[in-house]
Amino acid sequence: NTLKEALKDKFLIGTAVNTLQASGKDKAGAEVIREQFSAIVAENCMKSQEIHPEENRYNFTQADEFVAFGEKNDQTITGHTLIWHTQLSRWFCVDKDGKNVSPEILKKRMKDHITTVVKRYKGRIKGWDVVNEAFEDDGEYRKTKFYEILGEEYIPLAFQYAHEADPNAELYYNDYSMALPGRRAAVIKLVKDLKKRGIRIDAIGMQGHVGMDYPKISEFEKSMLAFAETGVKVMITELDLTVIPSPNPNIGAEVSASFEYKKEMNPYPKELPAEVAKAWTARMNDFFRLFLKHQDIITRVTLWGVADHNSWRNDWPMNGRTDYPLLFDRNYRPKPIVDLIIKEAARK
Ligand SMILES: OC[C@H]1CNC[C@@H](O)[C@@H]1O[C@@H]1O[C@H](CO)[C@@H](O[C@@H]2O[C@H](CO)[C@@H](O[C@@H]3O[C@H](CO)[C@@H](O)[C@H](O)[C@H]3O)[C@H](O)[C@H]2O)[C@H](O)[C@H]1O
Repeated sequence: NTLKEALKDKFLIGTAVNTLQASGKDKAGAEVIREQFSAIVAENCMKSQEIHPEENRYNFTQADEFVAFGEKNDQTITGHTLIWHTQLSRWFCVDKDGKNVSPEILKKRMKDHITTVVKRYKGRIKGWDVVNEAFEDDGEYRKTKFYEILGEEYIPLAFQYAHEADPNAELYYNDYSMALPGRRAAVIKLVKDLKKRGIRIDAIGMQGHVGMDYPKISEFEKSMLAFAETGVKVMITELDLTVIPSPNPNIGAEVSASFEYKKEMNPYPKELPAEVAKAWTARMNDFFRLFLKHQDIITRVTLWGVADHNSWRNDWPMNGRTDYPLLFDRNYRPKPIVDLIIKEAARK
């Protein structure tokens, strides 16, 4: 009667873990993670800004604690993430005057970072999100510092460095809004190019930060099948389902600061109306039905957090909102969706 048990013959069921849970300070959270999930990923402590704050200084304290937590619970551990343009320490791509470093220096820094981090957890981490969010919605390369300095080559280099550091580790490309045709096509081309060059890639991670009306399940399914056709595994890596409106980024500062607008953007500060909760449960169940339908290609489904109060969605893009995007409530009690998923799994 747990997610882990019910899904053990289907796919890994995972969650993002924060430092309070991994350290055991959040006992209730740590207990639900141990009991319900067969896989974990660090929400923040393995990102370059957190783990490599200065060129000659690494901070492995929280990452070591996180990996030990997963091993104690006999869970499959994923490393997130080696090369990403966000939560990236400033020193990584620019010199003291703020100028882009040379391609040679960046290659050396990427190699040092990836080799040091991957080697430290060699044989303990099943797979790594080697590169995260490298494409725009339309499929164009995101103009990150990595791309500015090394062009498209920074991605194959990152995968090569990771493979050299731990030849047995699985290597993943991870991105969001993967149901969009432009990004879908770009990722398929990337996988084919890497494979043609004999560079190891094992899976594509579809983050799955979805809403009540986006994306269409049929478009999400199309991407899952298209990615599987390239011969790699497909994983859902950061699943959450928001029920609160997405603020319009083009709204003026005056309006966005207004009480009315804030109220509109935070419609359920206390609790979720029953009919909204029912619609949310049905939508999340539709996604899990899709994953169970394709359990032959889906090897892992990871939620981006355990309980609603853990979610980044409460503070993005506006701070202090109340969202309900995950499977457990703010008291770490399972929501009705948990029982539904367990029943669906028994049927499949
Ligand atoms: O944005 C959601 C997903 C999208 N895909 C990639 C995935 O990695 C990303 O996860 C989110 O990535 C976000 C950053 O982009 C994370 O948010 C950061 O989370 C960090 C750790 O808690 C925060 O850093 C802390 O900030 C505190 C005060 O601001 C400081 O006191 C702390 O020292 C600092 O660690 C950052 O401000 C905050 O921006 C979210 O927790 C995390 O859930």
